[in-house]
Amino acid sequence: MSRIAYFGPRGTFTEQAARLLAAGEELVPVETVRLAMTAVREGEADAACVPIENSVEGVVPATLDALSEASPLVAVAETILPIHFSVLTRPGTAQIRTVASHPHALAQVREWLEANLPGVHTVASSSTSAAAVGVLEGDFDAAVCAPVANEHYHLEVLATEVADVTDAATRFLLVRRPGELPEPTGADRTSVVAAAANRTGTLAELLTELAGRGINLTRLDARPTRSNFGEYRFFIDFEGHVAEPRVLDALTALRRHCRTLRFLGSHPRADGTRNTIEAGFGNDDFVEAAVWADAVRKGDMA
Ligand SMILES: O=C(O)C(=O)C[C@]1(C(=O)O)C=C[C@@H](O)C=C1
Repeated sequence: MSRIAYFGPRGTFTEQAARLLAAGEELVPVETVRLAMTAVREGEADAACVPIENSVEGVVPATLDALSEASPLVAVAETILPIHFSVLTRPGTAQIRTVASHPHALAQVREWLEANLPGVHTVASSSTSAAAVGVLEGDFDAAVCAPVANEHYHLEVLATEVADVTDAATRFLLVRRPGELPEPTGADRTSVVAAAANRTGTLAELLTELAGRGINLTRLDARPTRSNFGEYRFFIDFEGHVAEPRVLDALTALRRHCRTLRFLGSHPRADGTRNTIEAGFGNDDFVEAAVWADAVRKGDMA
């Protein structure tokens, strides 16, 4: 049985995601996203399940930062969960003055809180289930949680299905130490983090290399390098798998433009969206062109 570290404590949305991505494996809650990945880097866990992006609040910065530091990890699978919250209190709470949750969660229930608990004081917690633990221990009056939280904490349910945006969703990754990659499926996502040289046009150059190979982007985020003010790392997700000639060709080109380029994995997309392949940009086109160029090089142009 594999050991899977997940962003905890028990009862997070990430636990729900880990149950799907690593069914039947030993699931181990870890206090922060970064420590979940450290457990994998240090060999204490075989993989980590972490949130990467939410359809309302965008990326999870802690995940991006932890993916770009220390030794490389690669994403081997993903899942997307619909996000509806439960609001939990201690039994017998007469008045709710404080509500705690993960900042991503609070941002997704702002309107609900204004309408249903006006004037309540919101407190950021390290995760949604850490807020539930805080309620249990008397630190806050209510927590905005994943429905699964109450399997563990047995609090009073004030509301369920809470979400300002009804079809909100979060994407989660399963990351491992580099090794064998999942097979390409035709509906894949490849991720890299690029530290480009700080000069005019480098981001445009990176994007042009992808566009010039007909590769569709699925996400682009920037995070500060933390060393030089104004310098950024670019997190780029795009369609396709590194086993495809056109994607490998693009990665090789990206490498030339970057001080460092970290490969973060190729894996099947949870939404099943097939890779976009425009005319002239298929893998066969890349293979045929390479065969032709090789013949030219060898003087064998018959
Ligand atoms: O705190 C949790 O339950 C998490 O799994 C984290 C997280 C996030 O980082 O976005 C996951 C889904 C929700 O959008 C709110 C919080």
